[in-house]
Amino acid sequence: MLNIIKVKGEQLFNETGAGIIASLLQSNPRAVLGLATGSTPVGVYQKLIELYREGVVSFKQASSYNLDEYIGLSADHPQSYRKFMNEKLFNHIDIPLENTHVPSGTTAVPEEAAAEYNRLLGAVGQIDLQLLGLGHNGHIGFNEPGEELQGPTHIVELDERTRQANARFFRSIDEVPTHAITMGIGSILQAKQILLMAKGEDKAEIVARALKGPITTKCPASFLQTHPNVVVVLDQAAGGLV
Ligand SMILES: N[C@@H]1[C@@H](O)[C@H](O)[C@@H](COP(=O)(O)O)O[C@@H]1O
Repeated sequence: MLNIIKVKGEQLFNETGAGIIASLLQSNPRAVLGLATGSTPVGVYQKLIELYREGVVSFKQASSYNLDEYIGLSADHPQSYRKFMNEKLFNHIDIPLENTHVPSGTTAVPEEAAAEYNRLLGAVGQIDLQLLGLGHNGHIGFNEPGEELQGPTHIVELDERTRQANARFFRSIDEVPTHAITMGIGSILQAKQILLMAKGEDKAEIVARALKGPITTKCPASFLQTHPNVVVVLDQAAGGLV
């Protein structure tokens, strides 16, 4: 079931996302969080840091599992998702770093890193809340559109459009990795609750396809329609067509 919340302005967008995560932690301090990268959650993480500093929320007993990582980027590479998470959130809150998990992008055999992450996720049982952004082509995590989708964590070849979209964070497109490791659609849909967030007019069309269009592997996010508990937070521009 999709519960769509449209909000006005960046501040309310971030507050709404952070508020959902904070209230989960207040009722369940040991919550298992599924976290995402990309530009969409950055303001949400800033708000969570503020709430932590104000004493409203603590992450001391929480744990986290990130969706994805680039293949070939080490944890300390400026564009690695591990570095992103440390800088945008983990270094500023009280979550023990050993409770935070990001798939490894530098395991010699990437498929082994995927198998290891699946073992980890299997041991957790269920993620309490999975935060998601949305790619312009309908990807979630790095599950790219195609003829078929994979359930568990796996290695993907990145769509050219995805590489172009993410090139803004690198010196040139040649530096953008060609492959990534990502939680699969199956792992994502296993979460108790999903929080999908999108902002900006450039996301309006894909938001409509994901939420109201046919459920198809051509738009991986459309599978969210099959989940019993999805909260969608949109700003007015991204929500313009739904
Ligand atoms: N792998 C990430 C996704 O997890 C993210 O949701 C998406 C959208 O990014 P943004 O929030 O910057 O639009 O693209 C990236 O490639």
